[in-house]
Amino acid sequence: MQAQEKKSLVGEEYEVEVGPVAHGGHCIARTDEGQVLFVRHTLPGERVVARVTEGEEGARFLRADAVEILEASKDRVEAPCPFAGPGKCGGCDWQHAKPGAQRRLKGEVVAEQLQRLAGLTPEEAGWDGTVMPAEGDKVPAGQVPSWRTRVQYAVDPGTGQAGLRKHRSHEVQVIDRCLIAAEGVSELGIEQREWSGMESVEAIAASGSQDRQVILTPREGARLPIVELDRPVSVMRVGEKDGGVHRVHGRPFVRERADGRTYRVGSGGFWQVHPKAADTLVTAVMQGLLPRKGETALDLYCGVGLFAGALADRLGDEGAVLGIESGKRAVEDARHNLDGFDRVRIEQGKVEAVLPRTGITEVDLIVLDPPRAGAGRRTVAHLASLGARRVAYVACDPAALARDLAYFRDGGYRVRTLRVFDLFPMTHHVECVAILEPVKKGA
Ligand SMILES: C[S@@+](CC[C@H](N)C(=O)[O-])C[C@H]1O[C@@H](n2cnc3c(N)ncnc32)[C@H](O)[C@@H]1O
Repeated sequence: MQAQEKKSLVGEEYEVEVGPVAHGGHCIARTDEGQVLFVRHTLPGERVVARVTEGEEGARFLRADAVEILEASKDRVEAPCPFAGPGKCGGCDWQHAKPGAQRRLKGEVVAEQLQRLAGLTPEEAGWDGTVMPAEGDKVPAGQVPSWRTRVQYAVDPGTGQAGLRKHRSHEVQVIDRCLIAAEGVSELGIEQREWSGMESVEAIAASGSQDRQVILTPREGARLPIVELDRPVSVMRVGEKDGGVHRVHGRPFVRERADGRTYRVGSGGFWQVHPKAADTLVTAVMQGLLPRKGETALDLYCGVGLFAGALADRLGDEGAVLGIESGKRAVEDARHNLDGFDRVRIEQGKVEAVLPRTGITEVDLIVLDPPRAGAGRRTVAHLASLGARRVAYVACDPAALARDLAYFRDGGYRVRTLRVFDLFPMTHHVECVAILEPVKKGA
């Protein structure tokens, strides 16, 4: 017997009362029949017409866009970007919310994830519930923060024009300017020229130097264009066969600065996108760990060595830092960046594979800054067994953070403080720094 195809509900419209914000840049609503909707472009407390964009009859939930606002929230503003809104650019989630409201919504998401996945209240996590802007980030009221120092433009295959992908789609929203792109990126004028044959064009404007870079990803068999932009740039390309990033001309890296030190960041390597993010995070981590001269430390998922460098400076000649990073080029950069420190070692490989091989059985301090998936139960259990007096967990996903905090609790650690930063204004993304310490025996 053939399974009956479920009826698609895409295009159906429901008038709904919008409930709380959820993780992912949408709010939760229910149809009169009780069907759960994840609605974008709305705010809690609004009454809207929600049009289904994904989902079928009987699905656990449907995705929808608010296409008409019947009763608006007091937190609503006219989206400053003409490309934000239903069916348009998928880059920003909260263009239609006041900046203070955006931070409040992100705080509610972090609180909900901590409660649901780790059973922690804000008080138990040592968090006052606020979401702070990046340190020193002063954007005049009414202006859009232009913070993205790296923008990956998608190219419309028909016209060769640059744009950004629509939400959960391969379709390209052609734009003439991205309002949240840093000035250095906008100055390159990527949107003003044609990129026929390219799949995507990534523009990088270092905030720690004048370095500018463009990374081209050609479609199969396409020839690379001669890149003539409004400023000198180095050009890289993504290899069709190996997916690696290769030099076309200019330096194969950009130079960034944080904590008074210059870091070389090779193409394809990780560096925080907000110009104030690296310093904000280093400050939060160091204030939480309070490193002492002569201590030993781990910097896990260390990228080009941001926290390892900051730790090495503070631990002095008697201290020692081991960084672990899976990216080959990032490891080369980290070794180059921290060349002046005899007692810093960087190992290449996955933390879960390298850490057990090191044979380390104790350490004073740990920083971990994993990718979105988090560190996971096994790695956290291993870390908890090393007896560090403090652990700094830097997290770009509150759900993964909450899961890992629960594993740390199983390993005998408690959260001492949590700080939450809005390093991605206008989007739903948020960055957390949790400082953990062992639960005292008998406490
Ligand atoms: C969020 S970035 C943090 C980088 C660095 N801490 C910084 O702030 O610049 C995560 C890093 O982890 C690396 N990575 C991802 N999975 C890994 C794994 N299983 N083991 C080691 N490194 C990993 C990525 O290549 C990336 O450089």
